[in-house]
Amino acid sequence: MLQGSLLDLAEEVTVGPLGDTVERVPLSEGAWIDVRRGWIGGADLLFERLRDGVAWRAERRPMYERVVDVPRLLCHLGEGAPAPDPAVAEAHAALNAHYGPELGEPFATIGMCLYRDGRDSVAWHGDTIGRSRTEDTMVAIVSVGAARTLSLRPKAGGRTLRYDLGHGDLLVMGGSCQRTWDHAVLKTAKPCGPRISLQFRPRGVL
Ligand SMILES: O=C(O)CCC(=O)C(=O)O
Ligand SMILES: [Fe+2]
Repeated sequence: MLQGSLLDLAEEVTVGPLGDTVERVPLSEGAWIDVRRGWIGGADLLFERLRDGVAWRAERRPMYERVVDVPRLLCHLGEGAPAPDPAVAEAHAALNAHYGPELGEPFATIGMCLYRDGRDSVAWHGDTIGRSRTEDTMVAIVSVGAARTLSLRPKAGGRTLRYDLGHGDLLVMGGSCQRTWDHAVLKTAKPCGPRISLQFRPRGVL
């Protein structure tokens, strides 16, 4: 709490412009990412509202012969579910206004992850359950709270890209990125604070 308020004295959450503030980075094989640093103003305040207001769930999943804890807390909002915060509704609308023409459809669902500390993580994967297994699409990730590293690497092998994302940053994975690249938030031994990511996806992309 104290650390959050020292880092960011904002008393309200604001959604900045997109337009030409977004930097596109072409990747191999028709994949690309867009990066917009500090898109959400007062992001530490939004972090606190989401941390305290969202119905976070701990999940367990079968893994080989065992059932293991998923190393992060989750909440998934299906199409039409109310946004967890007015600022999230505003960000959702702004993403649809900016990306709608290029994407050809709206972002429909919001997945949320809470990484409590450096032991929480998501392993290497592409979001390939659903249409994204065969079609180009976009997944937009908004990060609030402390920065964690999102790593990206081509499935075919090659150099890993790393983006430290937190404090209101936006990163959008587009084109073939889910099919041809993998991404991960790897565990870290470095002390780090909690981070929440919001993933906006079109219908049928998981
Ligand atoms: O937290 C992130 O930035 C990535 C989350 C992710 O890759 C996923 O939920 O599919
Ligand atoms: Fe993912």
